[in-house]
Amino acid sequence: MEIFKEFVFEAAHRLPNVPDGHKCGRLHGHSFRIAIYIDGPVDRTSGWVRDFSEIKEIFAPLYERLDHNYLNEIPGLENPTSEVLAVWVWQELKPLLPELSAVRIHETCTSGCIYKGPEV
Ligand SMILES: Nc1nc2c(c(=O)[nH]1)N=C([C@H](O)[C@H](O)COP(=O)(O)OP(=O)(O)OP(=O)(O)O)CN2
Ligand SMILES: [Zn+2]
Repeated sequence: MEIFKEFVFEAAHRLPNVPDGHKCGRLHGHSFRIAIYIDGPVDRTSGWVRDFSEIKEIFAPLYERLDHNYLNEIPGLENPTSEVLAVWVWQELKPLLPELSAVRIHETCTSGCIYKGPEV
């Protein structure tokens, strides 16, 4: 079964590679919503795949790096689109959370992306 834990963080960014005049080339901020998905069997005793609070603990150091920060200044996020951010989170988190199955980013209420890892 797949479960998820969602987080909200505030951050500023600008997209350096958009054409001149594109609104996203200007510095602006979002309340990003990010969901961390993990996939695994439901344990018979606990009744869960993994305690949500453990996902929160594992994600906490990454959350601190993102929340109330200027994303463009974080190594690897020089062009912080939703897509780049999802891949970055995946790469940071996968070694710590091997059951990771997807990273969903909502940059605004109406736009975002879902990354399920590199295609094999
Ligand atoms: N594929 C992507 N397209 C865009 C990204 C992105 O990360 N990936 N990012 C942006 C901007 O950062 C922008 O802040 C968000 O885009 P948009 O959905 O256009 O924002 P709006 O609030 O204006 O959305 P409306 O629903 O049209 O009001 C742009 N594109
Ligand atoms: Zn934006």
